[in-house]
Amino acid sequence: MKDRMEQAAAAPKTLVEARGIGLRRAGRWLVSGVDLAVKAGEIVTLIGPNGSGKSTTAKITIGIQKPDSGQVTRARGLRIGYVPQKLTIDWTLPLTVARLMTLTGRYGTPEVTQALEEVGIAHLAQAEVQHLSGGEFQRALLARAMIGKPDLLVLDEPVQGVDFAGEVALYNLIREIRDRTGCGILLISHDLHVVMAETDTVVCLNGHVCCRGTPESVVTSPEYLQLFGSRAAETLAVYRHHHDHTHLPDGRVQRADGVILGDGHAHGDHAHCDHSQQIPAEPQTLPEAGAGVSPLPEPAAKDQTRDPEAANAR
Ligand SMILES: Nc1ncnc2c1ncn2[C@@H]1O[C@H](COP(=O)(O)OP(=O)(O)OP(=O)(O)O)[C@@H](O)[C@H]1O
Repeated sequence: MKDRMEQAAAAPKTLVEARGIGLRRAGRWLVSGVDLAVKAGEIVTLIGPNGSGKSTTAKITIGIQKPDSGQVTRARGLRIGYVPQKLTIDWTLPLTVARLMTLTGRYGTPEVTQALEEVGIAHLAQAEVQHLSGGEFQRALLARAMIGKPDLLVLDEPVQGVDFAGEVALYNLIREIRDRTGCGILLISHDLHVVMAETDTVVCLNGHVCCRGTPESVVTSPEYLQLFGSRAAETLAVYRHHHDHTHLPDGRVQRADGVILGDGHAHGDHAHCDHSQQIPAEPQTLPEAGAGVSPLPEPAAKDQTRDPEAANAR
């Protein structure tokens, strides 16, 4: 009895659990039947093509969007740090990194300095955000998400606008944050094939959960090692699969045997995907821009989306 209680106490706490969640807009299920859970200290990575519902799933999971089906359970008092894919802000106004840190929360200079130190950009506190490189900008956003000491960190494409060396550094930083704080991380990857090696579970979305599993251990491909170096190989891993079904324009799924599955189906409704493939010749390019922080809905109207290309160019 005592052993069982000790085991239960030692087991990582489930921070958030989504069951069968779906969101329907304009007669179409953007996502449906998605199951997802993140425990303390765990890294869960969402992958999938553009428009496959990764951001939508993350937003439902943390409560920014209300699901039309399914339910989400969050741990009591859960603190969430969120870096959305797009930051909507008026970039025509000057904004220092230190000010960015306090836009949506009241934090004193020591807290701001500590958060910036933790992501390695304390020296940039008075720099203008517009002048940051892509990697520095993402670190600033990470610091902003971390300043509230979250239990769950949700990062929507945290390496966008960053070159591959920068990606490795950022993934290392994310791993360090997880190791140091024990927070759970829900990470959305812009890349279909490359995910953090430390990822515990990869969930592949395409409107629904196509497949999930642990990432394969790092690639041995000479091309890959040549491209990224052995350090990158220690950090990144490959996760590939083959779909055995087609997605119809209305969001339903047609299996290989021709059977069409209805709305809100779960993964078990269709056959499996093959995860046994090897090594991408070349990772994919980065998607559109932007980023931001806060579990609140992003501000609207005249704000502009930041262009990471522009940030990189500076
Ligand atoms: N509020 C909305 N109303 C209608 N359609 C929406 C809404 N939000 C998202 N969509 C659509 O839902 C689909 C999923 O969008 P989502 O941003 O979740 O995908 P994603 O996998 O994160 O894409 P990307 O990799 O391009 O960022 C897209 O086709 C998008 O156009």
